[in-house]
Amino acid sequence: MSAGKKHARSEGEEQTARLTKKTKTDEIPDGPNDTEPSSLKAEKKKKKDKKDKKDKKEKKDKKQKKEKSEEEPEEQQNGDSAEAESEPKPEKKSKKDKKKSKSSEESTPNPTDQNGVFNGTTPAANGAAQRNGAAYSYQQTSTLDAVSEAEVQEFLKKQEIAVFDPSGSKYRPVMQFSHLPTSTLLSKKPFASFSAPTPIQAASWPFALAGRDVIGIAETGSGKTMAFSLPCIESLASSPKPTHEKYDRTAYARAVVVSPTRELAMQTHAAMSSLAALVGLSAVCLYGGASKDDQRALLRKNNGADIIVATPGRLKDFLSEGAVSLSDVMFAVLDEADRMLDKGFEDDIKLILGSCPPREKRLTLMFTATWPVSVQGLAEGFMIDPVKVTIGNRTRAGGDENGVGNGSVELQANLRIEQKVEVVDPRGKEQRLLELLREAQKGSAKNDRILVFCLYKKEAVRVEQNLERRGIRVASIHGDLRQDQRTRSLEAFKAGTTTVLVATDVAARGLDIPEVKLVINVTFPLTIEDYVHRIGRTGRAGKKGKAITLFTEHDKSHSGSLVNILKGANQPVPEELLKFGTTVKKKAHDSYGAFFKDVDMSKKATKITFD
Ligand SMILES: Nc1ncnc2c1ncn2[C@@H]1O[C@H](COP(=O)(O)OP(=O)(O)OP(=O)(O)O)[C@@H](O)[C@H]1O
Repeated sequence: MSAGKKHARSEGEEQTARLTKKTKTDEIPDGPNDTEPSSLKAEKKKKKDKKDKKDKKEKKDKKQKKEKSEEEPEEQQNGDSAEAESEPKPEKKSKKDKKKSKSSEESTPNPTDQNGVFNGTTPAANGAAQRNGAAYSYQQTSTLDAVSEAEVQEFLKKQEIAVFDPSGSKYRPVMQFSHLPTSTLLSKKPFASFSAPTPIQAASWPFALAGRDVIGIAETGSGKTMAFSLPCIESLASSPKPTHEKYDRTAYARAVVVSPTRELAMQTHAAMSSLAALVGLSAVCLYGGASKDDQRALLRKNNGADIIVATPGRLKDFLSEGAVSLSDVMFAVLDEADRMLDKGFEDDIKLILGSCPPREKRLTLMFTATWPVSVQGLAEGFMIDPVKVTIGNRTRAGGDENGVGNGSVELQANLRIEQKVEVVDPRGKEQRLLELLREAQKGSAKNDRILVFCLYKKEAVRVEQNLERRGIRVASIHGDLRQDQRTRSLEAFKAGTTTVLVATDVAARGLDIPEVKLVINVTFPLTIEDYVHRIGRTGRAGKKGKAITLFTEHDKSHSGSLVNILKGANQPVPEELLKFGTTVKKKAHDSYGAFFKDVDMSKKATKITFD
């Protein structure tokens, strides 16, 4: 509780006490409580009974909610769910971070509490923003200055880039690596092997390098990891490291990246740590389901870590025991931001960002492929005048003819993925899956990698066993497996020793597995956003991909939003799917809130119309 709140409450309590006293003095003579008239006693008892009843009801509701969430499909339980069962998660914060969390973090955005550079009116076009001691001195290079405005506009249009900047600053996109100021990082791999920045990198790098908060929304597989990794590591490398007492064994991270699943945290860590090493920085990955002692040892070995990539539950554990402090953080990233901000993770994120310096003093970046309305307001409360960079034809919604959108975002699937929807009888799904796999792995395609998504953990187990019995090389990844089994399955699939991976939505977001040729949805996910993420495991880094979805009458509540996605990506819409209706329902879940996207049904596909 903040000091302010505590004060307010004690004042309120005092007032109640004063009122009670007044009533007492008005009605009865002074005296001890047991001399109170029976009417007052009865009134008190009534109040107490009412309170007890309320407490009991709250307890019961809490219990029911907990039981219900244990029955929920896998998607809502990923992240650190296994960890939650085995490791207590004290809510307590370390002393060091307690002070920090009293910052403005959880307050609603207030334009008057922002610092000079980011007050919504001052363009930050010359960089030099100061945040937590770090200077962000991005200056547009003369090479980029020399490019004609027409060429820049052509690029923005072609790549369907829209930038919405509330402070009105204008940075040109870095269309080539040579448009960026030279740096050690850029001269090395992987940048040296990429031919050009991807659109999300081109448009967001200048802002993040200049010290602006950024929300980056771009299709799956479009290079968002590097979009936040490069400015993060560049800014860390050019800022002095704060010093701490010699005997202090706390690991003070200067950047924190939070990911919704362990596998994604590990993958992001692998990418960032190799970049970080190029400039003498270190990164540690903290995730549930693995030994805390080992992770603690890693922190000690590196004498802390400049960058921590983590899943929320494990990070909270380390924070509460004081092994990690985020009080030096100058760069905070929420990867798969909409997932991190929905009801399942909201409290964890508040606690984690509340342990960092206040938003005025750090940079906050959020990247995602889907950006539902339900989390947008919440996101901006953690940031200072974020620049919103969106890629895709959805970006011009409500914007002007120059491609400058108004910040609203439509849900869109990766356009390089061929999407097919088959409406089937629910009882025939697994037989159809088998036929599809055999068809897809015929002849020379026998080693093609295929990702099969189920909704429930038990369903994934059953499907895997069925496929195994039919002689298919298959592994699985879901929350009922130990972390080492999950990791082994993923590695076997990446290496190609297993060609079919059956997964729940723990594998839906962010995983970058090269050469996944086909994604098959055996059961439709909980949300249309998850559908977009699932199919996004194919068609990555400019490649083509294919997704087949088995749709049954049980999924009919998703038909409208699926039709919209198919239309938006110029994909065929089967007649049988249209029969389920085209209304998009807005749904709010008891525990997870309104995670549905508001889709404008009056909108037609950009390139194709269906009659
Ligand atoms: N500039 C670039 N040129 C070519 N390839 C790139 C470039 N930047 C990143 N990549 C590659 O693109 C692939 C996909 O990138 P990444 O995993 O960051 O996608 P993403 O946008 O985060 O996807 P998702 O939304 O699924 O999380 C990676 O293999 C990465 O190495």
